[in-house]
Amino acid sequence: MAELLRHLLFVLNPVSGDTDKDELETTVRVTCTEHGRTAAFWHTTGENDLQKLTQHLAGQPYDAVFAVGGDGTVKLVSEALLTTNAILGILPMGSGNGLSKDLGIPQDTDEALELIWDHEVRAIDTLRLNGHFSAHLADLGFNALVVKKFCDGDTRGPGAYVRIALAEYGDYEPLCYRIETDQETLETEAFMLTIANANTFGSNVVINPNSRLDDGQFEICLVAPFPAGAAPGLLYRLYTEAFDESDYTQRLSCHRATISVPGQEKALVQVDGEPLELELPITVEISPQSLRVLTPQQG
Ligand SMILES: Nc1ncnc2c1ncn2[C@@H]1O[C@H](COP(=O)(O)OP(=O)(O)OP(=O)(O)O)[C@@H](O)[C@H]1O
Repeated sequence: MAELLRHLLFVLNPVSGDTDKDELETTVRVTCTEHGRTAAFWHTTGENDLQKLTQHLAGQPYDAVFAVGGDGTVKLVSEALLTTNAILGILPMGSGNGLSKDLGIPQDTDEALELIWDHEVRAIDTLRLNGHFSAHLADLGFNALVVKKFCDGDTRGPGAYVRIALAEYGDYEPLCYRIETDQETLETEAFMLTIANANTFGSNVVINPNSRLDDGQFEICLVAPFPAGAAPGLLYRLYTEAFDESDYTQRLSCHRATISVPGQEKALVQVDGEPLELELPITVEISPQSLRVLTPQQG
């Protein structure tokens, strides 16, 4: 059932998705006023945003806080909301918007705004990797390297990501990972290792098909090193929700995991699109149904 959300905050990332958001505040304000809601705005700066937003939220009784940006902005707002009673809303405005797609949130702004008065509230799981918050997907290996180079570069958008991936693929040396979960232990070489609370990357690659965001467990999705000739078949499966049908893939479901790389003390990890260098081993913990999100009504 829909909750009455009167006081709304919109956390706006001015640079996400390389889109101009000048008109957006007016659109949001007008829509909210027409429906008897108040809208406040808070702009991210890229510097200490989590600390500043957490402080701002502590003094304000917002009913819902919308992340207006991409997955990085959703991560920021989600983490800041953990200490409040407010519900997360998402206006997808990034280059990928993975979590919003997994939740079935409309990508069109006007339709996404309708969730203010016509919605279902879902409580979803969240993860911590050595204490770092993740609501969507985190990984080690090839994709983490590409995300790091993408973030270090000054060109955004899917084209830049593909260019970097193609340039890095030839020289990439896969690592060996030791994975201990509450279910099993595995030591294996991998091209990439994804720690998945959700299903789909912003690029529409479905790394973790048919898994739920609120089932109290997460998946470790492994892509083994593969010859260049196998790339088209593998990519086809990744884009058609057929991850498990490749000879190069494997998935583990668990409630807790520790990941190490024998011989290494640190690893590059991307967490919801943000590159981080984490100490090894990495401990992954889940907080079941810890984040309330506005989603479209089901059925
Ligand atoms: N005012 C700002 N100036 C520069 N960088 C900013 C600013 N506000 C936020 N950022 C940076 O934006 C990044 C988050 O962007 P976000 O993920 O929301 O969009 P995106 O990268 O375009 O989309 P997606 O993650 O969906 O591909 C963070 O690294 C954050 O530090």
